[in-house]
Amino acid sequence: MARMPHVAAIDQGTTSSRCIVFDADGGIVSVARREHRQRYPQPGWVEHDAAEIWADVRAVVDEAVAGYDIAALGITNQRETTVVWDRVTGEPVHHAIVWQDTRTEPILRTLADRADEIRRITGLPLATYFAGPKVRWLLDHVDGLRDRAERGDVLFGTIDSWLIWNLTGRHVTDVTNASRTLLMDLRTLDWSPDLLDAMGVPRAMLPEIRPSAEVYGTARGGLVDGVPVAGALGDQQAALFGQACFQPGEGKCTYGTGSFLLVNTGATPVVSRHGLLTTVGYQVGSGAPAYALEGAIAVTGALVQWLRDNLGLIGSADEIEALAASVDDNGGCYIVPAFSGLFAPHWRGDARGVIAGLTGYITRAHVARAALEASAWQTREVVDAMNADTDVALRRLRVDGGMTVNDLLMQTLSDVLDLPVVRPRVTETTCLGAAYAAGLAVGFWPDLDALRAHWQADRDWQPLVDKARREREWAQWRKAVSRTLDWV
Ligand SMILES: Nc1ncnc2c1ncn2[C@@H]1O[C@H](COP(=O)(O)OP(=O)(O)O)[C@@H](O)[C@H]1O
Ligand SMILES: O=P(O)(O)OC[C@H](O)CO
Repeated sequence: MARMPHVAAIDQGTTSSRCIVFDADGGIVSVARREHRQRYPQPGWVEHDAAEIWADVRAVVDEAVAGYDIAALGITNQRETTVVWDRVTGEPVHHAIVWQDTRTEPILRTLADRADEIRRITGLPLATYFAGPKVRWLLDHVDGLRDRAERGDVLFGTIDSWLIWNLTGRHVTDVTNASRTLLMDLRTLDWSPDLLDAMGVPRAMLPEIRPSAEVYGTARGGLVDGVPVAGALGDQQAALFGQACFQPGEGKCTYGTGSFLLVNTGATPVVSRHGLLTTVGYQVGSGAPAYALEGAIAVTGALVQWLRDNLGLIGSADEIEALAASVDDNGGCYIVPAFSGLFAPHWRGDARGVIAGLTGYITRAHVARAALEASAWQTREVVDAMNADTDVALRRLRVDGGMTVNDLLMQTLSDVLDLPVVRPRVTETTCLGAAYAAGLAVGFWPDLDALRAHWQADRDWQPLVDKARREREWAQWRKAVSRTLDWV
């Protein structure tokens, strides 16, 4: 009997690498996952070993696809994380600098007088988050690297590019990932010569920018040998795509290590006046791109990990729900996890985390509750900014990601936002979005309408708290945020 074809996607995330195989209805048939090591060489610095990541990806792909006939392979990835490697040997010249890393603050200060122009071209504020300044740091700090880069002997890529190069030998990046570098012109969808000059990054080391859904090349080696590598999107854009947010005004928030709320704004970029990012949502083939506004929050699930790993308050992430539910409220305690400064809508690299409102009454349960609420309050900050920037008010929030198994968090979110929150049946929307892109590129799925038909709700939550309580606590949260500023 002929085997039914499937589509596979790699999700190379901040903490782990996954590969998931999907059937023609977008259902999950196989999953493999590996965690990689986080390296913190100095306070504020975060690194990954790109060679370890590639080895993990190879392993999870072979584990997940064994026994399946794979029509196409898609890639989605932690964005902004920066790799530079030798064109001949494929050896990374340094550990990858991760998106959360703040070491490029001094580089940004030298560009401060061009911040408005840079925002106009790229849609992004000057922040340590993005890839361009990380490349510049490597060029400044790795011996002889600038000369090698100018000769084209070393290559730069975000993780999508690193994986596609290893899989197919082609040096390309997709447009959603490129839009996170501070080097791409949002309107031309190409590298901006002015910004390459300003950032001091040689053109010779950069990948070619391609659409999110097209055949980039053919995978070599392992069980996917010969399979077309046919889609790539940054993980948050992939989740937008996987949640079928194809119409302007449709949006989602993904709750993982950090949280990222993206709303599709259609064919023209909307430049934010309230601290949101303008980014490319996706581009299918040579069609027009769909742009998105994004509220990027650096720390949400990472705070739960920190309570587990650094404080030992819980033994595993899922223990936080019962602990937080053992008290009725936060007892007046607020945690603002500004571990990498504050991202949207504040963009304050000088902020550091606080636990505010401590009294003798506060127990570990209140701290756990405050940690969950921090995700909800930070979401409210970006939803308010989104409402201020656009006419399209969100009527409900689609959610996904590892934290959304937490029903208490989902209810809190609905209470804090005063909006219905809806979780889809397939919460692995990041991988699903990359699979969709790859499947579209090879004709496995015909069009966006076919993909939209797959989306199904699992559960939704309605707001339950009264307005007076919501607004009282919101005022306390904002006061706690003000305490994080001007710290470094
Ligand atoms: N039950 C839970 N409640 C709250 N947070 C959780 C729960 N389970 C996992 N998490 C958090 O979710 C994150 C993992 O989600 P995931 O989507 O896999 O993240 P990423 O893609 O960023 O690696 C971790 O930061 C973890 O602390
Ligand atoms: O790997 P995640 O899910 O933490 O996502 C990271 C984001 O892409 C950073 O911009």
